[in-house]
Amino acid sequence: MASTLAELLRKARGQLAEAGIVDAALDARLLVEHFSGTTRTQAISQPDWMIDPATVAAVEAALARRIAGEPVHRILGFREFYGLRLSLSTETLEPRPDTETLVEAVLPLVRRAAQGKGSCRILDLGTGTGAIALALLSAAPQAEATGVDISADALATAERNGADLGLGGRFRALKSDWFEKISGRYDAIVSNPPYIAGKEIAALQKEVRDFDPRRALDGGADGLDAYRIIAANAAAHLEKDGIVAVEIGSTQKEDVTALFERTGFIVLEAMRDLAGNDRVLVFSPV
Ligand SMILES: C[S@@+](CC[C@H](N)C(=O)[O-])C[C@H]1O[C@@H](n2cnc3c(N)ncnc32)[C@H](O)[C@@H]1O
Repeated sequence: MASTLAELLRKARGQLAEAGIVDAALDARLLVEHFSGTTRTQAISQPDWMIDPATVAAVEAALARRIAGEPVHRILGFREFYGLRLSLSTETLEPRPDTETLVEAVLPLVRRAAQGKGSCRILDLGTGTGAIALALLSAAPQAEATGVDISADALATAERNGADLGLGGRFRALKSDWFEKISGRYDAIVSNPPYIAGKEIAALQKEVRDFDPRRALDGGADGLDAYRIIAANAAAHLEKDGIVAVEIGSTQKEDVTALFERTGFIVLEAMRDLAGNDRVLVFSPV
């Protein structure tokens, strides 16, 4: 049945709230706007705008998916990260705002390297949608990045995101098991690796556990497997004055620091996210 825009928004909000969705109003607005092609301004200035039955049905199908637990950005098929619109696919993690802390920690170092040498080579291990690498490239025009992932699906999405953002010329997607296929040296090695301890995955929020790919979450028995590999191999792939920056789980600062210290690194910087949790460690070789 056709509906006015105001009525559709009201119904969508009501259905999501009744189902206990925390951000019911925001999710309703995002889904209605996306599937009806309307804007927030239109909802205010043209509340009686008629939405055709096919569009109403598409919104209703999207609401049913949200009520079943699918995260709103998976339904939309994209998420904003560092001001960039990134497409998602089955095997990509939804990039999180916390990861912007990593971009902000690394950007001054990337810019400094680029100014000093005229370029800066970045290696993003476990690139997913390409979020970290593409955010850095968007803010540092002289930088270039290689995004590594073990998932071909994620790499195809990262490559498409790079092209859509006009950054494809400076972004290379490479299928590799961490450093396996990496040769050469980089000015910055960055990573938001899987860092949830295997036994903790079952207790994650349904939205994360059932919709983010397991490979993007599972950090092995203690959550630290990927950090061990990065700490052991990074030095062989770093330029002189190069840095390694990793996102960490909020309780992992000491353990990850110890792993890197054991392989010849010191902490340059430790940063918290907006919620005040330990989130990023930047290392340099001693
Ligand atoms: C937590 S996600 C991070 C994605 C993205 N960098 C971000 O911050 O949104 C971790 C990524 O590591 C990738 N990954 C898991 N195991 C890997 C491996 N052995 N080698 C390379 N990448 C791997 C996953 O496919 C996933 O894309």
